[in-house]
Amino acid sequence: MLNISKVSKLFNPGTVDEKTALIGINLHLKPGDFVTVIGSNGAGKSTLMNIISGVMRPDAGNVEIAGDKITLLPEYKRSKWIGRVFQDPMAGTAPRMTIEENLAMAYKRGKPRTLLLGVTPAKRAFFKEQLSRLGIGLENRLGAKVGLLSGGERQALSLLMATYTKPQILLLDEHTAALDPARAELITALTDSLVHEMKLTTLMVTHNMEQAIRLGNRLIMMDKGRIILDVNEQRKKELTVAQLLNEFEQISGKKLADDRIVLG
Ligand SMILES: Nc1ncnc2c1ncn2[C@@H]1O[C@H](COP(=O)(O)OP(=O)(O)OP(=O)(O)O)[C@@H](O)[C@H]1O
Repeated sequence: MLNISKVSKLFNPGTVDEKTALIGINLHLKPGDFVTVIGSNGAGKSTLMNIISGVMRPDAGNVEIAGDKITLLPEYKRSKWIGRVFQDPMAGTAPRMTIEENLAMAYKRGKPRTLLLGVTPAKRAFFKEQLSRLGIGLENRLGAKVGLLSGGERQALSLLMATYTKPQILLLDEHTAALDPARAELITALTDSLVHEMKLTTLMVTHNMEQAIRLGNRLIMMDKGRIILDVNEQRKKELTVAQLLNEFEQISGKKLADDRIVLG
């Protein structure tokens, strides 16, 4: 489903600010894979997500989604294949628009302009049904401005909007990190059920080690622009946070330096 081969990225080459973000990354995701991504600060996790979503181009290598080479395709042209939720609850939604208007916008993504109709009663009923899946009462607040929602409510809405059109790839970029523990857990549970229900191929960056082990069917660990550990489903089931941290130390020769780390 997602095929990343030999992807490298260097920032500010030839200057004192030169930074190697990714070095020859190879990553292949099968349809329905749910992969959690952890790593030290500056390991290249966000750069990898930005290259997949088309925010930036790699210096070398290729990105393919469902067999299509998309390496050079601009972000807006690949948005119909990719859903993304960011850490910042303000990032995924339009605050001055209502819940209903935001959903209508997400619904139109990747569709021909001839289908750009307003919110019909049938669509409203569909939106309500979708929102009720979140289980937080947003289905009764269709006309509320999104800017008035709490961070957790906005992330739930962002998640729904990102998965609405059943993207080929779902990118979750520390999407629970800015929430308090109870809300983070709610969004985590929602994520897990949406990903499984819709069989979405998902890449999730997290600083929560327990979550990285518990969710998904594969875990990758990054350091200094490389994937240094790739844990399969079976091994992940038996893995503990202590073992994971120990493994990082063994491979990289240093402790995991992550200023936002949550152990569980
Ligand atoms: N736009 C940019 N310009 C220059 N350097 C950058 C840019 N984006 C990232 N970098 C550098 O590339 C490296 C990888 O950064 P990236 O943000 O991908 O890491 P990360 O794993 O997401 O880190 P963190 O967990 O701290 O958010 C770092 O050294 C970073 O300073």
